[in-house]
Amino acid sequence: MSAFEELGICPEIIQAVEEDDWLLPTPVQQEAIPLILGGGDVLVAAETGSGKTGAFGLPCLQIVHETLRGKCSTRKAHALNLKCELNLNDKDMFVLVTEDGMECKSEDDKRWNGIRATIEVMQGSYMFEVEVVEGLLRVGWSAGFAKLELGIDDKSFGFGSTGKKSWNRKFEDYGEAFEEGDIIGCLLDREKQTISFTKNGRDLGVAYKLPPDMQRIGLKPHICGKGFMAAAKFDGPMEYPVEGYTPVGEIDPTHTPQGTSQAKGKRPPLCMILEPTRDLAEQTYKCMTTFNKYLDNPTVRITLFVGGIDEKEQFRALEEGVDIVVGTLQKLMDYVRRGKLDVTQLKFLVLDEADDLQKKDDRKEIPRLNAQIKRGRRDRVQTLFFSATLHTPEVVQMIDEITSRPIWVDLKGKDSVPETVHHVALYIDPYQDLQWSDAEIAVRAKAPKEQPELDGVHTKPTMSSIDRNHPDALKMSEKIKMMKPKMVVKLADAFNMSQCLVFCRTNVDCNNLEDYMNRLGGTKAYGGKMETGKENPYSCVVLAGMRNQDERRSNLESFKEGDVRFLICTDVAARGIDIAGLPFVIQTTLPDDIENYIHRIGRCGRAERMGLAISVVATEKEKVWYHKCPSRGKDCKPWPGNTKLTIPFGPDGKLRPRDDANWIIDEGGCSIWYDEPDLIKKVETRIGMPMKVMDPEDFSVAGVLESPFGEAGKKRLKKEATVKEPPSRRAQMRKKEEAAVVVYGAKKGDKTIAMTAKHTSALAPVVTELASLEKEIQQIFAKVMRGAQWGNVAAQAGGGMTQHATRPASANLQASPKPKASPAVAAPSPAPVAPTPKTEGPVDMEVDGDTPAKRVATGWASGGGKPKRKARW
Ligand SMILES: Nc1ncnc2c1ncn2[C@@H]1O[C@H](COP(=O)(O)OP(=O)(O)OP(=O)(O)O)[C@@H](O)[C@H]1O
Repeated sequence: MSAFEELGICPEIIQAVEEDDWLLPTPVQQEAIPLILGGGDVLVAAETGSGKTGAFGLPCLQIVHETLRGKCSTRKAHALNLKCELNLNDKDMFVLVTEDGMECKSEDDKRWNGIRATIEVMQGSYMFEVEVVEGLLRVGWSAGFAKLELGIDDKSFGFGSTGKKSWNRKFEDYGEAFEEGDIIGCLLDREKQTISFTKNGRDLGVAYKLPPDMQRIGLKPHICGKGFMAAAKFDGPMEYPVEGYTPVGEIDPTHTPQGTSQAKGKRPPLCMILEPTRDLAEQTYKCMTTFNKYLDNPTVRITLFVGGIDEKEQFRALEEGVDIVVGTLQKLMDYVRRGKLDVTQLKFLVLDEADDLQKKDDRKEIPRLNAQIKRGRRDRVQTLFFSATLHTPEVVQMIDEITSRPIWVDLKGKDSVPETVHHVALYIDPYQDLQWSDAEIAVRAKAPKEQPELDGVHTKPTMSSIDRNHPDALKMSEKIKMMKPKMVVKLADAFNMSQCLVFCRTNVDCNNLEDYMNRLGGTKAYGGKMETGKENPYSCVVLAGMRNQDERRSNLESFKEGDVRFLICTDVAARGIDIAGLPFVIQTTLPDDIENYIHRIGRCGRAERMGLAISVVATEKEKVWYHKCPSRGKDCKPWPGNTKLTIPFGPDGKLRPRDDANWIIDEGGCSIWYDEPDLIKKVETRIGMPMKVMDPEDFSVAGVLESPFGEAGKKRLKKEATVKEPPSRRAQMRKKEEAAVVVYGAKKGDKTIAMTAKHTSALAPVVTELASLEKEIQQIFAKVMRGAQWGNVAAQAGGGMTQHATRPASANLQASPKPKASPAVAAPSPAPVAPTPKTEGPVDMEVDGDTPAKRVATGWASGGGKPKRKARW
């Protein structure tokens, strides 16, 4: 029995994942899958790259499939339950209901407490009756997502004991007061879109004509009161029947949303997976379709809902029926609000990257969606939360609000960084870069094309206090902006990066870095066209919010396929994006949001492969754009672009000069001073350990990595190790050994690769020497041959070319009139290489024209090339 089978996963899904080399479940899958199959609300906090997508994807897919097949007895498809009764899942806490679901009461006489019934009426004319047993009461109809206090929002329509009708907090005289013993009839006519009431059979007239926005929304019977007791009657015969109105308990199923879907043969979704970004939604959608590939009879229909896709496609999918929807919160909520997406049958609500979803949910749509899904249902909806950072107070509060008795799967107990990710800070100090000043300015003037473009945030002087107190601040900030892209390029060279994800703060920064790298050779002219490709050391593409969806998709794909070396991105790629075997991440600025530090660096070192994440951190403050303007920076430019956003008066109360446009945000502008050393402290607090620091000269990291530049770095490391390192000699040796053989992009602890790298490194000088000796010999040989040939020709001509006249008899190769150049002469045979490690690094090395010997001699290997898509753990 396979390990996935033991977890309860069916053979068809196992077959699909095994094809992707998933032979064993990861620890998080091991824990979470049985809990989800068991029916609980589950909260999963596990490291980046630990296999969370499978942890929710496999069990959700399986249950959806079982539900569709109607085979699983405990999770059998929820048969339509059209019995009308008071709904235990749709009431205020203080309301108690009798077992038959017909009587309710609340002893709370301070506040209004409400309850709705299970049936939602879309069409036809229906009524129910309420007998007042005691207390103050309001009765009527409301939408499933309206507040439970009847009549205080515009989605509910009530009639109260004091003889008032109540809607949207407006209380108006209507009918007459009622009291204990009275029976109130509540009548809804969906043809005329009216609501009326009767008292003990007496018609009180039309109370409401439904507003247009409510005419297509289902309404449910609703009772609400203060210290009250009431008995409802939903089934016939009514005490006071009204002609033309049927008791709501006898509703025609096609007049309810559930019945309508069924009658039209629609399949409303059973599972909804919410993702914070389009790119992640697309990736999860692809994973789900892969898991689904062998399930049939019936097939599970999975649809993607994100912006930038033709809506007609999505409508057609909904018309035909869809079982699992994957999408962004905004898009899915848009469809729910427009009544296009029916959430009444959902069995699963999955919040992937839940903390990010919560943060982006300024309109509080998630709690509303959850309430809408749960109202009016008798079966459980499972809510699942997943993230590597699930411990923020806000997300914990949301969990409390929308789950019931959830189970935590929290393997590490805090937001942690996987052991496979080496993450380090590389400080750059603008004061130390003395070349800058006038010399650098001169260089820039001479070779403007080789300089990075700045983001325009400094183009005008500011009057903020930091500028006044530190006259150098702006200059240093500008210098930082010039140094960072240059540092990216330096790192790319030093580590001979085959692939790297580079995070920038803004869309503009991405554009500028792309442009800079392209100018340095990222694109080359092929047949008159500038093109990029992995053979170019700086080949790059961009994944950022301002690029259109098609471009984002194709750029991500080409990076995943290994067609380019650098993916320059904003935080849209911080979470979830899975690039198999990615060896390097660089952050050119730390993220605004500290949680994203963990997510960004977690793009490498996934699925047990090693990764190195370098954060380029400025020692001084850097001025950055921080758009609060309505266009979020689209129209925001230095003077005069964002002037309307600034405050025209300075702190002294005097009108500011017109060109003083670049005020910082606390003074009304659109920029802030970014304090990265302070952010590093926050990161350290968050991950509970100090950051390792990378040497800006030789890129070594004490105790973790040797310098890619070889001996000098090694000596320095040794010195540091003897001065600082208290651990035993053995531990030191082990660490050094690890550092010397770490191969980014390769599997953690893969001894073969480690040994290969070590041996190759040891053999490198000998191999290089052998190669040059061979070359020399071949050249001598060729020379001899050429001489022999000429000598021969001369002898035949009877000439006196004596030089080779007495060539050795063994040189009968002269038979060939033109000696064929040995391939080794034209191109010396490559140095023998140790067996190819699994990382595909050597493939890439060949492409680079960089010999393995050279690369290994540096003690580094990127393991790059085309990333291995199928991870084997
Ligand atoms: N059981 C498994 N066996 C082998 N590989 C696996 C297994 N489960 C997942 N993987 C691989 O591990 C990688 C990371 O998985 P996944 O993207 O689900 O991580 P995650 O935990 O969601 O990370 P993040 O927090 O960054 O979103 C993927 O390439 C996936 O194919």
